[in-house]
Amino acid sequence: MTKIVEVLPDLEALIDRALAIVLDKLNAAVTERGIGTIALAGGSTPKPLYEKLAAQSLPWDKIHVFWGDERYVPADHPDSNQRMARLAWLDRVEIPASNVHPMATNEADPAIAAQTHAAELQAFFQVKATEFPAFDVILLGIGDDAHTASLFPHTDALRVDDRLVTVGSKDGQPRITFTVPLINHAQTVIFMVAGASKQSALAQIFAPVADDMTYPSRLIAPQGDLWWLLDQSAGQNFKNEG
Ligand SMILES: O=C1O[C@H](COP(=O)(O)O)[C@@H](O)[C@H](O)[C@H]1O
Repeated sequence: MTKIVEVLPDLEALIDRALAIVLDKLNAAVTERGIGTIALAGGSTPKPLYEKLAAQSLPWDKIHVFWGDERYVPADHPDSNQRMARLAWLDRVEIPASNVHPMATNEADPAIAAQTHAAELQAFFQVKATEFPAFDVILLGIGDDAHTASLFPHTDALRVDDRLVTVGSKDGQPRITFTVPLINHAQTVIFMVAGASKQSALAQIFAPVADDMTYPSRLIAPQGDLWWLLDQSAGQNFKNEG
């Protein structure tokens, strides 16, 4: 793993840096393999990135978009991660519908939805049930509680290591989430972290010793590049490294 930490002056600079890395990695993947794969973060931080991606001229027919986690709400619900990315980006570009791979949230049992999405990933990447595919890019955020994707502190999802996708839990409400080993097989993981409310979580995530179950973002250590892009408010106690 190559870890790079960059503290950017503000959110706009952070988003511009993330955009540059995403474009570089997706274009390189398309050049090398004819296809680029990205998994999106939800929440509020990446929305301006998605709006900027909507203005780019990528080879959309060669880009495949997934989500790293999803709230267990209908696709048109205001909390839906899919909805946010569609409105900000995907509905505004000529990407084929078959290149967009949301997590379904309409099963009565979220475990079935997780299994279904895992099967879709296995079929798409042509991997066996025991293998983990390597996304070109996985975007992540963190919560004030140091969760990432829908891997929340002290939940069973943190220990799942035999599947691609599992059921997370926030305050007793189900979520669908990539597992730690799936995220860690990525070529590039980009954390985007903005705002002073993330300072104490970051301190624990970067601490030499702390409990991974309490601060789940500590579990992320991809085989490829790990980018931590922090705005000045979040990263005022950090220096650029890597
Ligand atoms: O619930 C979620 O929160 C995190 C962080 O969101 P933010 O609003 O603080 O940017 C996000 O990364 C995750 O995908 C989402 O489901």
